[in-house]
Amino acid sequence: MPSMNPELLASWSYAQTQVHEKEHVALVRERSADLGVRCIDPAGRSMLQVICSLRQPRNLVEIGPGVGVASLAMLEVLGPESTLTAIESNLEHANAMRQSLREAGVPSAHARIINERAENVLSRLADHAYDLVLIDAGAELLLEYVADAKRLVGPRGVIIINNAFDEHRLSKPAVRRPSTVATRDALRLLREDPKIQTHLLPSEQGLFVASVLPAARVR
Ligand SMILES: C[S@@+](CC[C@H](N)C(=O)[O-])C[C@H]1O[C@@H](n2cnc3c(N)ncnc32)[C@H](O)[C@@H]1O
Repeated sequence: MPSMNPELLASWSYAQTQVHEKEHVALVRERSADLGVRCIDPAGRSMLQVICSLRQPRNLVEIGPGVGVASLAMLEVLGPESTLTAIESNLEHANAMRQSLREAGVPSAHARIINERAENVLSRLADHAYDLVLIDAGAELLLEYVADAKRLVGPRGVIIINNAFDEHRLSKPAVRRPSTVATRDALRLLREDPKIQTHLLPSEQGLFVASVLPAARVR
């Protein structure tokens, strides 16, 4: 296992700076900051776009979209046949996200914002009807969200958890905060599933990617 020597740290930092965001992204980031919403970091956003451009998911669910930095990143690289269902509990954030989508010219038919708590909505969404579920809504209910996400995605579906480092507490075994324990348990639930291939990508916040294998390829 590599230790974090200065050269490795320099290479990691260099990789984080190789992402160049356009001006419209900065505006949505500013809107998030004004409302005190932590949004996905630039490397995580960029990885999300690569995953979406490779997989081209048609039906997406986002749990905790905030003001829409990650939502717009995904929609930007997807065709008009893709539809996002975004579940946001905070009305102010949901309204700010609506504004971000309007400004980006996203037709309302391509993004449905549900202003409710995700735990009250997910059970109403159909099994195996989605290709990608992105989770970034705090860790306390993460295990519940992951269990729902596994039910929602079909074969070859993708489940992504942002802030998987739990503010850099994940790697510290002595930390037993509820959010850290929930994150560890949720990542383990996905990692130990023989039908799922996973990887924890080292963006700034940690982007955990889980891909459901085709039926014949169970590990
Ligand atoms: C960290 S922000 C998400 C940022 C977003 N991924 C981005 O890149 O812009 C988390 C969001 O989850 C929302 N949230 C928290 N608990 C929630 C819940 N139980 N159901 C739905 N949304 C929730 C918060 O209101 C907040 O807007």
